Formats: sequence, C-alpha cells, structure tokens
Amino acid sequence: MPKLTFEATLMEKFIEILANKEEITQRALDILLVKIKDALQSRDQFTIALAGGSTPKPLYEALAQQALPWDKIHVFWGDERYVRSDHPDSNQRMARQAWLDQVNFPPTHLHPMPTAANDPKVDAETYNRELEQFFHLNAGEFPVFDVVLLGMGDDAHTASLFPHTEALTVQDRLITVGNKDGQPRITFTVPLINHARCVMFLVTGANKQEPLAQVFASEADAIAYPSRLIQPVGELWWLLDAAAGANLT
Ligand SMILES: O=C1O[C@H](COP(=O)(O)O)[C@@H](O)[C@H](O)[C@H]1O
Repeated sequence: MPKLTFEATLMEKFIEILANKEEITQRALDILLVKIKDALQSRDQFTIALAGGSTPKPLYEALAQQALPWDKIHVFWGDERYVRSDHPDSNQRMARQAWLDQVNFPPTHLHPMPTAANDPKVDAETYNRELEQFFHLNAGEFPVFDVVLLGMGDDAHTASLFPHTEALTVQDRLITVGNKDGQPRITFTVPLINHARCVMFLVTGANKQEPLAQVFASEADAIAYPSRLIQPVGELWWLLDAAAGANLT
C-alpha cells in the first residue's frame, strides 16, 4: 500500500445512513451550504471538486435551485472519463446539464478536465498545471479544496482510482491517468484528495454493501479497495442510503 501523506488521526469522520437518495441529497445539500457560507466568511472564494457517475446528479439539480454567490465559487472535477465533453459518459456534461448551465456561473469559474489532446498523459499534465496556477502552488505543494465530492463504485473505486492500478501509487503530482479496464481516465491523485478541508462520499445501492464492508473493515487491502486510501486531513463524510449501509453497524 502506498504511504499516505497524513496521519489519519487528524481527520474527523462522520458516517450517516439515511433512508434513501432523497435524504442523502438533502443532507449533502445542507452540509454544502454550511461549507460555502463558512468558507466565504473567512476567504473570498469557495472551491469544490465534483464527482461523476449517477449518484450526485440529484444534488447538482438541487444546487441549481439555490441562490448562491456563483461568482465566488470555483468548480473543478475530481475525475473525468476520456471522452469528448459532449459525450453521454462525460462527467462534465452531466454536471453542466444538471446544475452548472442552469445558473449564472462566470465561465472562468468552471474548470473542466481537458480530454481533447488525444493523449491522456498530456491532458492530465495540462490540468495539473491549471491547478498549480489557480492555487499559486510552489513545486511539491498540494492545494486545499474546500470540498471534494466523491462517489464509490461497486469495486470500491473512487474518483478514477481503480483497484490494482498504478494511479493509486502516485504521490508526487495532483493529477494522473486512471485506468478502467484498459480505458484511460483523468483523475485526482490520492494525496490531492487527502489535502481537502472536507471530503464527502455519496453512496447508494445494495451493490455497494460488500465493498463498503471492506472499506470500513479494520484491516483490508487498500489496493483492492481504493476508497480506503481516502483519509483526508479535514473532515470525511460518508452519506449512505439504507441499501448501501444495510450491513454496517
Ligand atoms: O465512473 C465513475 O464512478 C464513480 C461512482 O459512480 P456512481 O454512479 O456509482 O455513483 C464516480 O464517483 C466517478 O466520478 C465516476 O467517474
């Protein structure tokens, strides 16, 4: 297992089992609204990295109904499928349709992962540089996102950090190339996620019960269950529906 940058003891961890997707959406929205308010009281901007897949879509739709200071919010993506931005599998496309294109975001506040270079390594490096410039990083530094939203697949992958792939071991950069069954993805690295002030997993469905049991087990192989690697320096939230959390006590 790769060495983690932080002591897990610094983290505050909250696990909530809620009745269904609607309750998860409402809870996630409530937490996010507090995080946005708190961040904007002490800083002049709020930074969030979005999850893809299907689970966060209702949250994005709920965010589209809020009156928020969009000109103070910067949106990034925690991972992206290596497809064009208008492809049905694009994580960017889903978030734009559900939320970002429905409200008045300054275009420069949306920071999608590039996928057009025809070489995922080049696009990963371009996004790495975009983050370094946006957060004014010196060499070797990691930015601190206010919130990183994550999902978890039924193989316990999160972002595009898939079991038994090289991406899990990358410690010296912000962005790398993930690998889903031979298909490239662009993804945040484990240390980038773990520097966040708040990481929030949204997980639903009975097919997530078994992987969750391994993620929460006192001992298990993190290379086989990558979500175990997420041990942020800040808060860690797991919002589960009853089906996903059925076997957890
Ligand atoms: O492929 C992906 O899958 C995970 C989990 O998706 P879900 O639909 O089961 O919630 C997602 O978090 C990730 O961003 C996405 O690219």
